[in-house]
Amino acid sequence: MRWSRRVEEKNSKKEDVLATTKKVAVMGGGSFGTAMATLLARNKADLDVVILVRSEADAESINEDHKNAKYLPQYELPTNIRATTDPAHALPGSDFIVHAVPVQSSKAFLAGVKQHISPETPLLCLSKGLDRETCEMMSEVIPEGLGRKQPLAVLSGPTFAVELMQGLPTAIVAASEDKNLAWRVQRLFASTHLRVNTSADVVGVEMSGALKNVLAIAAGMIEGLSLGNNALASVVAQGCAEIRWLASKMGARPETLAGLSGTGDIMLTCFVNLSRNRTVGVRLGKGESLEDILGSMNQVAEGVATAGAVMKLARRYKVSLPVLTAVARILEDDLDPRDAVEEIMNLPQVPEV
Ligand SMILES: NC(=O)C1=CN([C@@H]2O[C@H](COP(=O)(O)OP(=O)(O)OC[C@H]3O[C@@H](n4cnc5c(N)ncnc54)[C@H](O)[C@@H]3O)[C@@H](O)[C@H]2O)C=CC1
Ligand SMILES: O=C(CO)COP(=O)(O)O
Repeated sequence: MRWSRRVEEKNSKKEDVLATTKKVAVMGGGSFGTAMATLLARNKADLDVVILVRSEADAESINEDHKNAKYLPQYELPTNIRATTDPAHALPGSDFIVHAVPVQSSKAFLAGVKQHISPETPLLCLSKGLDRETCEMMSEVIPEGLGRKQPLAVLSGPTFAVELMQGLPTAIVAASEDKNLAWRVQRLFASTHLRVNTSADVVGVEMSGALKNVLAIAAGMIEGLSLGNNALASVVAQGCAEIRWLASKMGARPETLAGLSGTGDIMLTCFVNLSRNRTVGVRLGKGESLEDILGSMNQVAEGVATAGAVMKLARRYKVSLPVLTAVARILEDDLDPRDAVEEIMNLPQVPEV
């Protein structure tokens, strides 16, 4: 990530993406789907932005009151955002379709709406996580759910929904194997409020976004156990190394892990109490049960399910991940948070790698 580097436009005749884009659909009317829909709608006043929501009440709140009453009630939505529960209404004719459904629901959801998605329409995935059962990344879940390959970009970075809604400066990575699609996504979303770096490292961007949520649960637990800042910094640094060890084995590039979707999002999510995943960790550290914590939340904490996939990947790639796997064991109720700390502190002393 080098914003200082001037990148000359090699081809000034490149498509004006925003000018040629007429309709964008967003699947998933939660906090992030709504936030990214809002950024798009603010970029172009006559852009038709349609959010596919689950309930008529959600649709009415957006269409009648221009608010997402369930997830972002304090924010006014642009009037060129509308909502529907009907995929046959939301999806056909879209120039881009944004995916913001939680990872564990995505495969079945996509199978249910695929007949309304043209094979040529680029899917832009915002969801961060790994399929708990198959360990698949979203770039694998999406073609599985649709039953076909689909033009795809994944977007990930330090991007709390509420700060996007406030128009606060933010940066994200748009990664795709299709360089031109990554560039088009950059042009679609970029504004004076949002910088969009392009990347070809889909694995690196996805694994960073997925594993940082698991690490955030660990960071929250340190806070919940009142173990101090030394411990917090040490656990996050160890977790960064574990993410690097696993993601590199899966083909991720080091510069990706050190960039916005890696270090950037790790710092945001591990150190800031706006994070749902970090909050789960804090409450676990304070002794609440996972059942009570999840039962009290109306939003997803993707790290909870992704932690189970990390356990399987650690075995598959034969890589030791003491912090990330401890989170999974704690979430499975196989390990107490305090015992996890003692276990990690008593591991053999090792060289820094
Ligand atoms: N909220 C944030 O600040 C950020 C969230 N993300 C990611 O965005 C993705 C979406 O998360 P949020 O919008 O934050 O979650 P959320 O919990 O705020 O909303 C989830 C949305 O998905 C819908 N949904 C759940 N199950 C569904 C199903 N089976 N079929 C259809 N819709 C379903 C819910 O009704 C809700 O509208 C997650 O992977 C998250 O990690 C990424 C960056 C920032
Ligand atoms: O991914 C996010 C910020 O980049 C949101 O984090 P949480 O899901 O932990 O709230």
